[in-house]
This record gives sequence, C-alpha cells and structure tokens, in this order.
Amino acid sequence: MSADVTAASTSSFHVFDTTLRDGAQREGVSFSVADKLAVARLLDDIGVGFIEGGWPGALPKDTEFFARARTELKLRHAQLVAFGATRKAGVRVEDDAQVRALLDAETPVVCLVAKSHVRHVREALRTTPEENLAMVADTVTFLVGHGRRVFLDCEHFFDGYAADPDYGVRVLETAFAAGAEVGVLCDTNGGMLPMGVGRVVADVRARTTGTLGIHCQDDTGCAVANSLAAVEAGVRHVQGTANGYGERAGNADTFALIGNLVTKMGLPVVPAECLPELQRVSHAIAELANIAPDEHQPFVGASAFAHKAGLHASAIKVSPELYNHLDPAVVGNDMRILVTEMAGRASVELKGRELGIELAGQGDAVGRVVDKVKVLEADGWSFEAADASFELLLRGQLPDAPPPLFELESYKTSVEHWGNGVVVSEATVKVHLLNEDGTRERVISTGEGNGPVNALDNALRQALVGRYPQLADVSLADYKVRILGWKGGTSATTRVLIDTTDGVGEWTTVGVHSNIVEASWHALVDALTYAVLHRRR
Ligand SMILES: CC(=O)SCCNC(=O)CCNC(=O)[C@H](O)C(C)(C)COP(=O)(O)OP(=O)(O)OC[C@H]1O[C@@H](n2cnc3c(N)ncnc32)[C@H](O)[C@@H]1OP(=O)(O)O
Ligand SMILES: CC(=O)C(=O)O
Repeated sequence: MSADVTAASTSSFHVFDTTLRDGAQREGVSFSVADKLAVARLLDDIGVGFIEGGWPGALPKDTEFFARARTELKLRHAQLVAFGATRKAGVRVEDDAQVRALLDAETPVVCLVAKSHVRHVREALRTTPEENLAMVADTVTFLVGHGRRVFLDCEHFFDGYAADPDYGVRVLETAFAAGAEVGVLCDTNGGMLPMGVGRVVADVRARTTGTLGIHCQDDTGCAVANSLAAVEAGVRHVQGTANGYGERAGNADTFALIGNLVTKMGLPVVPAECLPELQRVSHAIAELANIAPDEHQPFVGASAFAHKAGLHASAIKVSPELYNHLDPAVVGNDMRILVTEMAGRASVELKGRELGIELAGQGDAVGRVVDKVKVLEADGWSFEAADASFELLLRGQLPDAPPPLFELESYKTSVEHWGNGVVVSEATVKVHLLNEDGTRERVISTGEGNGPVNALDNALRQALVGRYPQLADVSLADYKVRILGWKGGTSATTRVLIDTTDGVGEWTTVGVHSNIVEASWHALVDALTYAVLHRRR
C-alpha cells in the first residue's frame, strides 16, 4: 500500500453510497418511498459518509423521498445527497427546472453528473465542448452559491480520457474552480481493468489540484478491484451500492468496498462499531429490494465463511485463521462447517462443536458419521442445508442417543379430486408410543390437508401431541423438492427439505426417496423429533 493511502484519515475519506439512485437503476428493482427511507436508515447504520437519495425533479418518487426525509430521516453518520445533471445547454442555470429541484430537495450535498468525454458532448448533448464547460461552471457556482457542497460525477471519464485526456482535466479544473469539492472519475460503461484505472488516476492526480473520487460499474466484473486500484492511486472518495445493485451488471459493492478498505487497506473509513453491521444491513436491503441475498457474496454472504472440504476443516480445528481471510465476526458474519461427502473427521468434530455436542473420546462414532454421510450423499441425501437432520444422525451414533419418538406401524395417504374441481387429501398414521413402564400404546390418527404431505403432517402431529405437547406450537415454514437424476418417465429420486418453526427458531430437515411422500415423511419425522429433543433439553 502506498504512503498516500495510509496517510488518508477517516474524515478526509468519503464512502458514498448510491443504492437509492444508481442501485435503483438495476433491472427489476423498484423501491417505494417507504423502502427508500428504510434503505437510507440501514445505510446510515454502516457508517457511510454520504447517501445519494435519488434525482429530485426527474422522478416524482425521489422528490417525495427528499420531502419526507426532511422530517422522517434522522441520520447519525451520513449526509443526504441529491443527484442531478448540469444545466441544459443554452439554458440559464437559474431557469433550469431540474437544477431548481436540486435546491428544493434541501440536502446539504448535491452530486451533479456532467459529460467529460468530447464525443458525448457533441453527440449526446449536441453542444460544444466550451458550452459543456460553461454548464459545469454555472451549475456548480449556482449550487455552491446557495450553500450546497457539490460533488461532480464525470460521466465516461476513462473512455473520454483515452480519446482526449486534456478535455477530462479541463472539466475537473472547471468544476474545482467553481467550488466543487470532489471530481468523481466515472467508469460509466464499466469496461476498465484495475491496471488502467490506476494509471489514469495517477496521471490525473499529477495534472489536477482537487480531491478525486471513483465510481465504477461492474461490466468487467472488476468494479471493486477498479475502485481499490483508484484508492491506491490516490482517490479519496469511493462510490458504491449495496450488494453491487446497479445499471446492467451493477456497481462496486459497498460492503466489499468497506470490508476491503478497512480490513485490507487499513483505512478506517467507517466508525469501528459499524463494521459488524455489514451482514445484517446487506441482507435487510436485499429484502427491501426483493432480491434473494447472494449467499456467495464476499464478506457478507451466508457462505462467505462456510467450509466444506475436509482438509480445510482439519486445519481450522487447529486455528480458524488458517482457512479464513478474516475473522467473520468483524463484519457480522459467522463461520460454518458443512458436513457433506467431502467431510472428514475434523469436519464432524467442528460441526459437533458448532451444535454444542461434546465429541471428546467419541472417535469411533465420529468415524461412523463420516462414513454414513458419504454413503447417504452418494444416494442423494444432502446435509449441508439440513443441520437438524445432521444433528439427529450424529446423536444417533452416540452412547446417549435419544430414543425414537414412536415406532411406525403404517401410514396411508390419499388424494381425491371431486367432480367440482376440489382436491382434498387425507392421511392416516398408525404408530406405537413407548410408555415409561415399557408397555406400548397404539395410536391411530387421521388428518386432512391441501396435499398428501400436509395431511400426513397433520395426522402425525395429532398422533404425537398428547405425548409431546410442545409439538402444538410447531409448524411447517417451507417445503422444497428437488428431483435428482431422472431415470426416465416419472421414476427419479426426490429430495425434500422442510423448514420447521416453533415461533422462536427455525430448523431444516431432509428426506430422500424415489417416492415423494416417503421422502417427505423422513423429513417430517426428523422435524418433529428435533423439536421434541430441543424442547426437552
Ligand atoms: C450514468 C448515469 O447513470 S446518470 C443517471 C441516469 N439516470 C436517469 O436517467 C434516470 C432519471 N432520468 C429521467 O427521469 C429522465 O431521463 C430525465 C427526467 C432526466 C430527462 O428526461 P427528458 O427530458 O425526457 O430527456 P431524455 O431522457 O430523453 O434525455 C436526456 C436529456 O438530458 C440531457 N443531458 C444528458 N446528460 C446531461 C448532462 N450531464 N447535463 C445536462 N444535460 C444532460 C440530454 O442531452 C437530453 O437532452 P434533450 O432532452 O435536450 O435531448
Ligand atoms: C454517474 C454514473 O452513475 C456513471 O457515470 O456511471
């Protein structure tokens, strides 16, 4: 890392988040005003310095957002930023309605987008390079004159610099002379690589006097790397979006930027107490954007510190740092050990520790679990997403293995399609419960449901709830089916995953069989057994 980088202090370094403006440009994302307020609060929790809220005057929703933000948003760390373009060509700045709307947003900061590529000036703006400079100067002067801090996003800066480096520098110098605080070099088409970004930033730094920033789109998959290269070369303002949401392939991911800047480059760009908020905020914003969180997202993904290979686990047993680039707790994440066909003894021992099961002196049992998992996974079972089934399998190999809840005599399900289009399912289960005096009680129970599995679940729960009253609070939360290896026709192996909840916690169980009802039965029995086991403990 260069001396320049280490010299940067938190206060002189900006992390600028544009989820609510550029992030909202992602296909499929449409934040309501209430969503935008919630996202802003979440971004404030991670300590970013600036939150770009949208383009007032262009989108009615954004105009309303800024109006409501004045009374409803109390930010602890961030300053709110309104985004907009420089005045139109040939229009007086004070007569430009969109520039006026930027003032009406009443934010302390305005981020203006300006053309910095001569070809764009001539072909997209259809004006002259000199008029574009006047548009920059007038708009910055006007907003600064009205007490706003102004940042200037120089659109297509890198492509423009390749074509005509002097013009890009003139745009920056014009903005700085008019009072802009930061000139942001934008890789708008996202086609740059880190080496090129580093070279251009270093060159521009040598030719300009003001503070430089970076805004990278992710079209080469290098947005974060490009941003870090720019920091290394001397920018002091970095723009990103939550989870990398943005136009086309997206933007630099704010969470990866913060994670890298703080933990790899030694720049305390957010308050220390905010760093462990990264994972929570990432997932909460994904919810608001209605996008499933990316499990493999660096730093914050659920799998970012999940270890599957047995060799990794054996080293982690000695010291977690041996296979983690960072202590996951630093960014609010957790390490997880996955027990699969790739597991070894160490994987099972670590998983046992994670589940609170003492395995000291249980070498044989651990070995049996490793062998059993390998055999079962070869038949289509998968325990990496079904911790509760794995726990039952593990406990089943220990000397104090919990007894089964019941012995199955039989179960039967039916599906009836009535002539009027109504489809009803019914299930009957016959089970034997063991009494404390060693005698057995035979219970027969029938349940109805909207499908055979639902009916079976109701019948089994009803058969057991007298003996295990805790099952009254337990319900099925999710049900997933995956067909494995079609063998032709409808003959295939079915894997069922069931998520169950008791209103406090949630656990996942698995069942595999060529018959979907039997696969579901295995997962259901594990789900209820796990509930009873944990309530008892
Ligand atoms: C790189 C980026 O992502 S920048 C952010 C882009 N975000 C968006 O475009 C989302 C919001 N946009 C909108 O709601 C609309 O496009 C508006 C309201 C801004 C403009 O709508 P319209 O007036 O119908 O114009 P339209 O979208 O067709 O074209 C954009 C106009 O802005 C002009 N323009 C583009 N960039 C700039 C600039 N930096 N400074 C001044 N004017 C600009 C164009 O020349 C064009 O002008 P024209 O209408 O005289 O041809
Ligand atoms: C400003 C912006 O979003 C860009 O140039 O990509």
